[in-house]
Amino acid sequence: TSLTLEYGAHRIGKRTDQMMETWRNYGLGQFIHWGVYALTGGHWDGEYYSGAAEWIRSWDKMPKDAYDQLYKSFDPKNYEPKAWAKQAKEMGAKYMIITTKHHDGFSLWPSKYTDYDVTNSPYGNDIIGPLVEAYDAEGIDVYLYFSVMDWSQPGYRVSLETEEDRTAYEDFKAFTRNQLIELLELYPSAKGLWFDGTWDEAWKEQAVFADELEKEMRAMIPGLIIGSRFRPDDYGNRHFDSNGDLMGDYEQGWERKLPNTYEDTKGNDWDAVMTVPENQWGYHSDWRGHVKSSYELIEMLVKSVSLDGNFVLNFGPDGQGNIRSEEAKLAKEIGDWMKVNQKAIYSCGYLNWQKQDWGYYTQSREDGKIYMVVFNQPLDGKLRVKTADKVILDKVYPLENPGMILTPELIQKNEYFIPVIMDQKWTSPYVIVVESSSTDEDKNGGF
Ligand SMILES: C[C@@H]1N[C@@H](c2cn(-c3ccccc3)nn2)[C@H](O)[C@@H]1O
Repeated sequence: TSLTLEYGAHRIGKRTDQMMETWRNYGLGQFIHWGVYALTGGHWDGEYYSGAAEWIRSWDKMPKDAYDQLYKSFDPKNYEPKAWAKQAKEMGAKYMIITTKHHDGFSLWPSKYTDYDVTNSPYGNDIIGPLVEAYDAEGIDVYLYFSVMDWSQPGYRVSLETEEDRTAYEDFKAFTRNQLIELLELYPSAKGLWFDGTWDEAWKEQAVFADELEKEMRAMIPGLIIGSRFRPDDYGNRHFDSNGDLMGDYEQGWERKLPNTYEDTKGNDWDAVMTVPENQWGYHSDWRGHVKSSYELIEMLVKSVSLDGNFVLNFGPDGQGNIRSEEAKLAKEIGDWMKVNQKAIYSCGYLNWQKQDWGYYTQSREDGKIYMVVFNQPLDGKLRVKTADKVILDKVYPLENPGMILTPELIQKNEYFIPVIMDQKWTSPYVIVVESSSTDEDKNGGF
């Protein structure tokens, strides 16, 4: 039985409009976490902060008033939005999500509703506007990250225990709405909002307010894309309402992790947002522990696309507006791979053939071409392929060398070995293209 919900999912199933089709076909995105936390580099008073750098204000060794004065030193001399956008273009990102305001409440745009914004820093100018323009100019769609949780706001509450809490929170709700309307008025080319900081009990009681605000924002920019992490339903559930139906336009729950199977995705649209180190979004000058390679990140990208999702890689510029060398190197390496293999990524998604050990299948939503993205080449050079029922393999060839036709060896019904080129020394993941057709009878013969 399902509950009657006023404020649960307003749509069952995927959005099919053009803006969502475009979103679904991005494949690769760039996250940018930037703010006054970048000035600390994850350290304070010479001490190393082992948490996520953008959370340093919550560290017991970080005096709150010292953090809250940092904006008076925010003057990023090396901020070059055009260079950032060019780098993202080279990497092959089709969209970018920028932190307009993180949990600390520092607003990177000139906000009428708070003095804790760039206009009151030495930098003085709008950070967001030039970034939106630069990315729009490169043809990369812009999405605005907004943290509802705002430690700088007197009305912010984790939970609503007293009448005073409730009165204060009404002011906070009005402030939150004002800033969001302001952002959409200032940056109407934004294609969506990426919400964060909505896990507090106080916010989870705001089903009515959040629903009205979401409707108001969607009316301002038709087709606006908002994920599952904004609205709580009648019972305070986000992501999936109390009947298990997806809230918002796509599932926004894959943070520093990926689904493993198509079943894990529940057949929804989704994005995965990923850090380069284990857990640093804002700039930390001392990355400890495992730092992901471009090989690992390319595999995560391909795995995401193979399961009908988008993969969003995070960049954390430093306090002066520099992109750190590790991130610049990853952008270049991923971009080099994308230049050769992008057909297996853009406008591609899930294919219902049985997953094999050598890697991932993706299928173009435009022409139906199937891509085998090989990460683990079998030592005998034979890629096992188990097609869906009644599928004929018409033409198989390496994406990099369409003239080299590969001849599948039939193992049994709907199962083949594709011989890959052994003399060609593959040093990075490569793509085999499969052009196939379906038949209404069993042409493979049987055993
Ligand atoms: C996209 C990422 N979401 C923010 C985050 C994650 N978390 C969090 C908090 C408690 C448990 C698990 C995750 N808190 N803030 C990170 O700071 C970054 O912005």
